[in-house]
Amino acid sequence: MPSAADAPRPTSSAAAMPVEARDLVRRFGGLRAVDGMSIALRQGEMLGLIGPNGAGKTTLFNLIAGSLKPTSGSIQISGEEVSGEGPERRIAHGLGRTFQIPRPFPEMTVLENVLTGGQSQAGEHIWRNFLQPGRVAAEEKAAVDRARSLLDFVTLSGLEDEPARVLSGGQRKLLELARILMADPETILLDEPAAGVNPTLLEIIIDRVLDLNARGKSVLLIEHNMDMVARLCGRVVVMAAGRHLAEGPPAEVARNPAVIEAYLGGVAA
Ligand SMILES: Nc1ncnc2c1ncn2[C@@H]1O[C@H](COP(=O)(O)OP(=O)(O)OP(=O)(O)O)[C@@H](O)[C@H]1O
Repeated sequence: MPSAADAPRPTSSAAAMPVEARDLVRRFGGLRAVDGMSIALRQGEMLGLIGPNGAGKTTLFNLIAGSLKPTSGSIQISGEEVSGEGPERRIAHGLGRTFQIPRPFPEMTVLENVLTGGQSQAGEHIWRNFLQPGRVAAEEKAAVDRARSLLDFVTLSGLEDEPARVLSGGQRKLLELARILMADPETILLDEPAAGVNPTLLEIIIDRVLDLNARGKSVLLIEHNMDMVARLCGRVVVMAAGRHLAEGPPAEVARNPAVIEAYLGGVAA
């Protein structure tokens, strides 16, 4: 099992939200995929982000994770304004993100794929190989040990020497979770972890996400599987047509007439 005891990252304020986005807009040509959306993920919370297909959920994730720049609006990670920065800075601020369809390096082994999630290893700076070879070797061993413990955590230990191309869709989601955990994120964005996953692996994913949350990780989850959302999240934000439509406990939003109408196609894009 991975250690949760790594050094905490500095934050600008003890009370800062892990993620706070305000008035975000993202246009694609004439389409406002995200249209004035605000959302806040609280410390230690598991927050569900739901909404019909095309509501703008993945675009919002891409804005928060830095793979897309907002047309306007602000994004703070642990109190730091990051809306002008790229994804690497978000990782440095303690943000980890998975994708709806994980794309591991297919010919690399499962263990090597996990190692690609490591940050700030001395071996990344070639000159240190000459100046501090002992330190590089020690860091490499620590990284491999950590990757192995994360593979154990996601139940893929037996596959560490296999090429990633042999993994099923659900195993790729577990591999991706292990890879982002290498950087020890404090905040995790999960994009549809249940999609295309068989029931056995889905139970493992749910169990591991609960475990991470119990160890203090804040989680923002996009998911269409409402059973999973209800099991994981105390609060859900509903998006429709790029906007915030409703929020509340899962059972409450599920019977909200505006939410039901949006899922039935009643909200014009
Ligand atoms: N790169 C892009 N270029 C143009 N339009 C885009 C782009 N990415 C997303 N869109 C459009 O933005 C809108 C929101 O898409 P998005 O993928 O964010 O929705 P979603 O809520 O994640 O949907 P789903 O639940 O189906 O994954 C859609 O109309 C989509 O076609």
